[in-house]
Order: sequence, then C-alpha cells, then structure tokens
Amino acid sequence: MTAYLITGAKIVGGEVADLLLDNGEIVAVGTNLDTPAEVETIDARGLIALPGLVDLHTHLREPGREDAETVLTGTRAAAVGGFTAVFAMANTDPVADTAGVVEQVWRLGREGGYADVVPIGAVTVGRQGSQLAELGAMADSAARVRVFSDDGDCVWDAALMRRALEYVKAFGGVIAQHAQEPRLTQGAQMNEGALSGVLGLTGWPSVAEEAIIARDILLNAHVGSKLHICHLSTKGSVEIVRAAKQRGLDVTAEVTPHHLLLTEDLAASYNPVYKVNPPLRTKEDVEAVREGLADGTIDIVATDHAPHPVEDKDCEWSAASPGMIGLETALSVVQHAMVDTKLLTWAEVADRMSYRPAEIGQIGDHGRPLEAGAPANVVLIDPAVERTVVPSESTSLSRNTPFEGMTLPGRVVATFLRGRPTVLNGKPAR
Ligand SMILES: NC(=O)N[C@@H](CC(=O)O)C(=O)O
Ligand SMILES: [Zn+2]
Ligand SMILES: [Zn+2]
Repeated sequence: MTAYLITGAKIVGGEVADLLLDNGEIVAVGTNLDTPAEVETIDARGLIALPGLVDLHTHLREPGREDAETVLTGTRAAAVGGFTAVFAMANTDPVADTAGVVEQVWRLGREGGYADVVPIGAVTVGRQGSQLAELGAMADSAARVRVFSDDGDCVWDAALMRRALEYVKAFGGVIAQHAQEPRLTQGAQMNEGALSGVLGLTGWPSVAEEAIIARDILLNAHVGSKLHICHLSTKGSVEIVRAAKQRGLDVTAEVTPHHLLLTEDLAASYNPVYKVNPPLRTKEDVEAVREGLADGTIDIVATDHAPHPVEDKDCEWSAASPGMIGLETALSVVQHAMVDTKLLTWAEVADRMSYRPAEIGQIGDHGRPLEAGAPANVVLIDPAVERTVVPSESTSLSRNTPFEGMTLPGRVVATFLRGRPTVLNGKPAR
C-alpha cells in the first residue's frame, strides 16, 4: 500500500503541518517527518485538511431504484464531496427492514471501496407504520445497525414511536424521525404561507414538523432513549430543540445544506427541482437554522441526498417526487452559508460534519481528530477557489441539484479512506 506525505496543509483550518499516511493510519502529524523510502508526496499548501466527512442521511436507492443511484455511484459522489462514510436510508425497494437487506447494502459499500456504507434500518415493517421491524436482528447483523428510521414517512403513531424508542434503548440505538404530521400535510407541496396561496400549491405548515418534534422529545424524555430529528427546517423547530437541550433533555438534530441556503421563493418557478421534504422555508427560517447550527442546538449537517431520475422531476410540480441531490455540494454550501459568514470556524465544520455525526451514528473509525494513530480518513479542500454548479458534471447518477448555476466557494481536492485515495485532483481515484 502506497504511503502518502501531505505537505503544508492547514490542519482543520489551523496550524500548517505535514501528514504522513501509511498502512491505513495517520502515522504522524508535524514537520520534518521521517518518511518511508517509497512515499507519494502531495503538495497541500493553501489547502485545508479535515477529517473525512460523515453523512448521517443519504439515499443510495439500491436495492430497487438503481436507475436513480446505486451504492457504487452514490458512494463515489460521496467521496467527491469529501465523505468517507455515509448512512444509507432505509426507503429502498425492498425496504431495509431485515438483517438480510441491511447486510446486502453494507456489503455493496465494502465492495465499492469509495466510502463506508452504514445501513439505517426501517423502524416499521415495510415502513408501513403499523408493526415494529426486526430491530434487534438488524442490530445483531454484520451491518451492526444502530440508527433506525422510516424516513420518507413519519412514525406518526405515538404508541409505536414509544415502543421503538424503548426497544432500541436495550442496545443504545437511536430512532431518527422524519417529523411530518401526516394529517396536517395531506397533499402538501410547498411551505404554507402567503406564497403557497399565490402559487396555488397546497401548503406544508411549520407546525406539522414542530408538533411531531415536540411530541417525540417528550416521549423520549419519558422513555430515556435516543431520539434524532432528521432535516429540521423551521425557526419553531430550532426553538423547541434549544429549549429541550436547555432542560437537559436528550435529543440530536440535523439540518440539510439546502435548508441552510435556499428559500421557498424558488417554488415560484414551478420547477420541481426545488420540491423537497420538508419544503424550502422562509428567510427567517434559514436564519434560525443557521443560528441553531452555530450555537450547537442543531448538532450536525446531513445531506439528505435524494437522487431522482429525470422522469420523476421533469413533470408538473405536484406530480414530481420530492428530494434533491447534495453530496457533492454539501461542503461548498456550508462554507458559503456558515464559514464565509463567520458563523462557523473550520474546526466547528469538522465537528458538525465529521465528529458529531460519527458519534450519533456510533461508528468509531470515522470522525476522529487528525492525530497520529487515527484511521487515515482525511479530506483536502481548497477554500480559495469558486466553481459554478453544472448538473451534467455530477458524479451521482441523478442530476436533480437545486444549486444549478450557482457559484459556490471551495472544492474537494483529495479524499482518503483508510489511507487509500478515493479522490485525487478532484476526480474519483479508483
Ligand atoms: N427529502 C425528500 O424530499 N425525499 C427523500 C425522503 C425524505 O428524506 O423524506 C427521498 O427519499 O427522496
Ligand atoms: Zn425525510
Ligand atoms: Zn431523507
């Protein structure tokens, strides 16, 4: 295995040092390092070294919708975005609700070699919301599932949600909730407000998200288990989570890059590339989620990378599937919305996009500080360049990026997974 000497990188945006990667590990960090006779040197002057990013919320679409994405294409896109581990959501076909399916997804990730794939198990059989899935068997499987979610749908039955929280408590698992009260969002197409009225699209009110978050925080406090909130999107949700954390209640939350940057106004184009669950919200909401991410109320950024084939997006708004791709643009959006605005430092970006998601998802090999002895999961980024997002250039099989035409800062130059490059010079390396 080739050893790599990365020279002159700003370590997590701070001090300049060299990094020696060998045998899958970070062997040393410092200057004038002793290197093996055969070493590949990467000049990283001007670049920032971050721990490999971890995405707690990715839709890889395999099995079932391999026309939209596969484990291989999705993890390749993840590597291009700087990720070394992704959690694969369970809303596949068949649903990831048995040990057999989660083991298959886990194995496909291993074979691809671009990023570690950690399957998320469904909470209920077929994500139908009526009967608990075999959570224990998925936890005991080779995939070691710790995160469970019916994402795409809400576990709306309070008794079932309570039982799920109780069940996973036995092995320290976490229930990741897609907070969407179904009765309040029947036929919902976009954020509910003045604009949805003008556009004639059925509204998705903030309270449909907030009511479930409040309920689940209370249920979880009662049970004493672990609750994670997927793609939180409203100011009210931030306030509820902030108050819960102040009271010492155990809850974690994520925000997507698109909810950190985009607003509901984009729906006025009737272009379904802007249709997503939860919907794009208002400027006030965007400001609130940015503040929440900055002060730690929101623990992490997760992409909710949701690839869809052209035919599911190139149609009228109400017929289109909700969801946006995001793996390849996530870090640039975070730099633009959070770093360039001085809301987060690079060290805090490492926390929100690597350390914390690995901790919530309970994977030890990722999300470790760049120190000797840690697995060599490293990403090198150039924060000084800008690029314009062109959908046809995406590594993902799908093209449904809402950032088309936007000029965003930063670019991933190289990604290393256990010391092996998955991306070099911004291109997949394997
Ligand atoms: N976010 C979306 O709009 N869509 C996701 C499901 C989900 O995350 O709820 C998908 O699977 O396409
Ligand atoms: Zn969801
Ligand atoms: Zn999702």
